[in-house]
Amino acid sequence: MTTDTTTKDATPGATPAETVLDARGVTMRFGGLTAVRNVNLTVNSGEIVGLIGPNGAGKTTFFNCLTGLYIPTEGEVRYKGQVLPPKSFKVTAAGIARTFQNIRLFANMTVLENVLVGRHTRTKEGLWSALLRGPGFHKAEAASRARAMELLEFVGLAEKAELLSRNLPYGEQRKLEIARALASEPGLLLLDEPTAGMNPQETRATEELVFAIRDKGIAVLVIEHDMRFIFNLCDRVAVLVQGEKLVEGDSATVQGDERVVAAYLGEPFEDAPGQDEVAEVEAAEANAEPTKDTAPGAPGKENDR
Ligand SMILES: Nc1ncnc2c1ncn2[C@@H]1O[C@H](COP(=O)(O)OP(=O)(O)OP(=O)(O)O)[C@@H](O)[C@H]1O
Repeated sequence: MTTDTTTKDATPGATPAETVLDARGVTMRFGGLTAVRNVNLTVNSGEIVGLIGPNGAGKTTFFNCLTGLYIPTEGEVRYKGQVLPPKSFKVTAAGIARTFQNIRLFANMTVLENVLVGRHTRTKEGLWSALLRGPGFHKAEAASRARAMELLEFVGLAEKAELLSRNLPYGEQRKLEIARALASEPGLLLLDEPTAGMNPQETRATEELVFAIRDKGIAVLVIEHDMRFIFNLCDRVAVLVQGEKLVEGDSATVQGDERVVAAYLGEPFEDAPGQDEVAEVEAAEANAEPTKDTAPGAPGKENDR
């Protein structure tokens, strides 16, 4: 496997892994269609796990079962040993955050406000406190803003805090979604196609961002169709085909599995980037102007949802 990233290996002497996510026998039926069938999957602390498979394989449905959007027809999902309640906000409060395949930002709110919305499960100030706006409220609000700015700094959007989110270019909207998810202080982050629509340079930056998130002690489960991204990034990869887990293993095992090649990859995966792609990334990096604000009116394709 080819990767220039040095952060993939776990830190020597790190504390033993804890099972963060434990999904057992998860099945989801929609009428006569079984979208997910008897899937077991664990994610341990310190891990980045990939979930791949053809279109319609059940990946997003499985994510929805993990996050309380769907109540699985059968099976159980535990987070750090506790069975998760079947409500999204309770799952978020328990410690699982996610991003969506189709960007779901508040288009007419600023970048900072979008992150502040993500903090609501972690703020203790209630309705009365907010209405009365006493000293407790102002202190909590200042702390929330400081944390939100820290997260924007972390994803590289601090300078754009006051822009409307709809005025960010597509790749930055995806980063903002990640910052908003991190605002709930999760122990596990689920990313649904985080590089969809990105150019190779943005994809590479996202790879680095996911490593940095893992290095902060947050486990990551990621759905993605970009196989170079997945095989560079993940400690373990599970392959779903027609709702069932076909194979699970490290990148080399999955890439070399004939069933995965037949059902999904189509041909053995070539992990060395092609010359054209290397040239494209290098040219983009050479021309990058990090401080220049991007043109407004280039929103993500579905940011108004
Ligand atoms: N709410 C729903 N009601 C009925 N069928 C659904 C529903 N959600 C998903 N499905 C079906 O379940 C199957 C799995 O869909 P899902 O979106 O989970 O696949 P996926 O692996 O995420 O695909 P993609 O890679 O294209 O996003 C598909 O046949 C889909 O049409």
